[in-house]
Amino acid sequence: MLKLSNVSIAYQHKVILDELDLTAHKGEIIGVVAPNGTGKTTLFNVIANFVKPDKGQVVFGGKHTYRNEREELHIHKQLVTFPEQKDLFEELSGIDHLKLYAKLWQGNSKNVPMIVERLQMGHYVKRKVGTYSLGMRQRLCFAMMMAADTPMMLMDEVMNGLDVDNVALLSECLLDMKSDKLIFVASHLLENLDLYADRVLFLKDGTFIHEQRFTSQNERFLKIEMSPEQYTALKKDLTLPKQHVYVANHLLCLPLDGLSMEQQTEWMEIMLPYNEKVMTVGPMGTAEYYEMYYSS
Ligand SMILES: Nc1ncnc2c1ncn2[C@@H]1O[C@H](COP(=O)(O)OP(=O)(O)OP(=O)(O)O)[C@@H](O)[C@H]1O
Repeated sequence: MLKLSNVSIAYQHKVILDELDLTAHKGEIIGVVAPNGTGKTTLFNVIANFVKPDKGQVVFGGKHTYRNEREELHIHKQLVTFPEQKDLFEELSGIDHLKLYAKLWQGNSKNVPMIVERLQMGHYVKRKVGTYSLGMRQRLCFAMMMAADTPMMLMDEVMNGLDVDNVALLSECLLDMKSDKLIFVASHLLENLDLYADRVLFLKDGTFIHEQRFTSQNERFLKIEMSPEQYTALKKDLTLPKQHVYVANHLLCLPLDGLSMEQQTEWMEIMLPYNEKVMTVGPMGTAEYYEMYYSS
């Protein structure tokens, strides 16, 4: 459905995207993570043609690219980006915004009442946006994307400023919507991504340095909180498996796949004396990979 090939862009000689490739399909929610200022928004801007890459191509459905206005219009009918709060009209109501987005993309607003109910906005949606809190605005922006109901959605910092209940609500909505859509979510709420993303892409130095897929076959690790001193001492005492990772100077992850039950139990017994805080078994999550790639 979407293919980026060899996409590069630089601002004032600072390379932001560097020969980046990506293939993505309908039915996927793809998380994009990286520290502030790395290029997540730039990537979305390139996909939406808000900025032109210096090099490379963005192709939709195997044939559509931004080669002329007609093509751009066709692509933009299939794609909605997360509205920025500053672009909301303070004098209009939430319902006006929803109807606007629904009509622009769908030609009618028959789904708007269902969206208002799903996002529990009924008590405020008829008021002017100027009276909304940050979280209310954010929910409205999300609801506007739902109203557009396009096959592709680019969500930048969609959970910003939301309380725990609203993060959970929007996460559920993402899962409800995903079967017939391709949804990108750039987010700093790393553990939240593990709940709904099919894969998470880690952007660094202009390219994706890691892709974390969430499947039942994900590699399992024995994870032990451990100080750097303990880790150094441990390495002197015994040979750790070659594929182990020590994340951000605090978490040792030992791969368990391929080991017999006896071998797994043996490792747990060896690690018990080191387990000052906590020892768990499971796949590495987005937060752990993030620490691995970005903590200094
Ligand atoms: N129009 C522009 N002109 C010059 N530099 C820009 C422009 N847009 C973005 N940049 C620079 O490109 C880099 C990447 O910015 P971008 O907004 O894509 O990062 P991000 O990963 O989305 O960050 P955040 O998590 O803070 O939203 C930053 O250094 C930013 O200053």
